[in-house]
Amino acid sequence: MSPDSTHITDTSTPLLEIHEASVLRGERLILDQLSLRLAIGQHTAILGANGSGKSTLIRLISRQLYPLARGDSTPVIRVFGRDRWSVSELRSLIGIVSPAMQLDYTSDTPLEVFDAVVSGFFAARGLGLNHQVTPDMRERALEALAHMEATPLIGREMASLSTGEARRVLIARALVYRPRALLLDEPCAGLDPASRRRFLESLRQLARHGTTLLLVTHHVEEILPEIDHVLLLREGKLLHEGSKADVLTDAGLSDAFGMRIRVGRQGEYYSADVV
Ligand SMILES: Nc1ncnc2c1ncn2[C@@H]1O[C@H](COP(=O)(O)OP(=O)(O)OP(=O)(O)O)[C@@H](O)[C@H]1O
Repeated sequence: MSPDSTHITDTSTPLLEIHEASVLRGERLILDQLSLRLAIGQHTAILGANGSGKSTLIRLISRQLYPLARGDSTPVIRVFGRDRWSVSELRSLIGIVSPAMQLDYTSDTPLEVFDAVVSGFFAARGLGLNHQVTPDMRERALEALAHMEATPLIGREMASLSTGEARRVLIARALVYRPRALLLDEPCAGLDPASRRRFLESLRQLARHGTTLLLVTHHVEEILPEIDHVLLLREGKLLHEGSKADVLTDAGLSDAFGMRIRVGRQGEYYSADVV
């Protein structure tokens, strides 16, 4: 699926800029002056141990959490150069799929697969009487489902799908906006090794066709060959940032996970073992 270039034409604008973001929950600083700058097309993995701040970073980007105000007027977060955007504008720039969302969409409240995808246009969970699905929306929803190899699931209830099937449908829902980037939180959680590999291959297709991928994970094994930029988080701080070869080292990962880790290679993918 080629990205819709009508809303952003200047590819020199960074996809995401975060400038010294700090987030306080209760008494604790759970993101501590975190700064990063990701370019359009810079497929990136954000890696860190449990509790390192990955979900907090996603909530910050999706505006479910706000950073501490800064003393000066510098914006803390810019998406495609903008520091103000509505939720629907954000969806057309960065599609976000998280485990929390999957839990919501696969709950027992009835929701058919095609409706789950096409209702993405209305930022709603399913279609209501006031939602007018146009032929273009229908076509885009079908195209997104086909892209995620989820067409055969049309007609099924979301609650009846396997973890991997439901995730493919939710990514299709995010794709109806033809976002420039996809931010996927733990995209392979709950998948068996074969499903994981098949799923990663469909993500590779997206990456090759112009969608910038931001993958948040604990697992080095999920870093696609197309991803060459890695951020390592530890205790709410950016510990290392750089190319895969520079960041995915025994020392770097041991530092991030607080245990001795040996990094290996399996074909185009990396692996990591505790030693
Ligand atoms: N509402 C909250 N109040 C207090 N502390 C919180 C709150 N939410 C998160 N935290 C703490 O912030 C830290 C970072 O949490 P976060 O969920 O961002 O980590 P994570 O890297 O996504 O972890 P995981 O890999 O386990 O999902 C953790 O220590 C967590 O306990």
